[in-house]
Amino acid sequence: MISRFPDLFKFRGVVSPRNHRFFHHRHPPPPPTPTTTMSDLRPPEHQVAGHRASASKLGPVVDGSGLFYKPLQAGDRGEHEVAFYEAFSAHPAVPPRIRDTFFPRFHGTRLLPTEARPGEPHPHLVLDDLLAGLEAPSVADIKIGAITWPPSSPESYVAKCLAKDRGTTSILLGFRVSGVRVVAPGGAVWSPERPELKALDTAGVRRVLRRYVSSVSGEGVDCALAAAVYGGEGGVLSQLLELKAWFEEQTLFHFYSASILLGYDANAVSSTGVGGGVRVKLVDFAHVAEGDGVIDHNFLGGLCSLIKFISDVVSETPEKLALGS
Ligand SMILES: O=P(O)(O)O[C@@H]1[C@@H](OP(=O)(O)O)[C@H](OP(=O)(O)O)[C@H](O)[C@H](OP(=O)(O)O)[C@H]1OP(=O)(O)O
Ligand SMILES: Nc1ncnc2c1ncn2[C@@H]1O[C@H](COP(=O)(O)OP(=O)(O)O)[C@@H](O)[C@H]1O
Repeated sequence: MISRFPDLFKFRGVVSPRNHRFFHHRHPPPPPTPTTTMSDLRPPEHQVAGHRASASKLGPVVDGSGLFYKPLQAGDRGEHEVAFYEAFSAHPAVPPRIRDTFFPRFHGTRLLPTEARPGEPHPHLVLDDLLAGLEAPSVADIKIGAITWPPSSPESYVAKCLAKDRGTTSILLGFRVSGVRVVAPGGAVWSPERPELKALDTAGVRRVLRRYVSSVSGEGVDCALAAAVYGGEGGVLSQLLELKAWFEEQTLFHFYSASILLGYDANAVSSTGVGGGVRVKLVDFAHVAEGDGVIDHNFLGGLCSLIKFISDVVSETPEKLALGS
């Protein structure tokens, strides 16, 4: 049967991973302007997980314009992620509301200079910066799914991912917290190191989800922001439920290893809600597979589990602790 939808992986394996001309041909990005130099670009201050830009490694950068530049990853992953964004952005069966609410807008690719590879501009995905406009972003990256590897992966990659899925809460809970930063009143930032997050058990995950909506310094937990951030109209829960309704139906894509990124402005929480809104977005599509008419039960299961954990935080939070009550 000929699919009437774009072939998500039509580009897979067609080009060598470092063949930058391919990207020029497919959708010519604006060439790097003479004014785009390394000094215009910096690693995002609020990045909580994933590969980070350094003198020796590629990682995302921002330039303060409201855009987020993610370097195409090695192997076929980078082009795979581009192919996903192209297919997803134009897909007639993706509801515009879902696309606009839960995904970063994709603006094509762009060659940019990098510190890690001087003199060799590297192609980057150009995305909306999901935290743009937030003065004091409190952010959480939650990797969804009990398994994080697409079934077509080579055995060595399956083994590597499976070890991480087993060693973290992924298999047990259907998700793991990959990164978190919480800004306390006064500006102090609480952001556990990666090994600490990887070692979390179920009780630890509950504590981090409570800490994410606490208005305290250090390790304290008061859940004072739970009602404003997690609950209510436009809060995390209602957005996750809307996302879940789509995942109960959509059979186009399977989102292995994708994360839900939560963000709110810690300086803008009040009894009436959160100024600038609470952001609930999906990121990281390097391992998306075609759905082939099958529900993404791996993502859906993890999403249901996350919803239950967050509902518990809201329902366990005494009324008197809810901000403004
Ligand atoms: O490259 P590594 O070994 O640091 O692993 C990356 C992970 O870092 P970790 O070491 O688990 O903190 C990294 O994990 P976080 O997002 O940082 O939790 C990702 O899983 C990344 O996979 P992807 O290709 O971006 O989806 C992982 O990359 P791959 O395993 O896919 O190469
Ligand atoms: N569009 C975006 N806007 C703002 N921050 C983002 C965006 N995409 C990703 N991030 C930040 O970068 C981190 C890593 O992104 P991700 O796409 O998962 O990269 P990787 O493939 O290296 O894991 C996320 O945890 C988040 O902090």
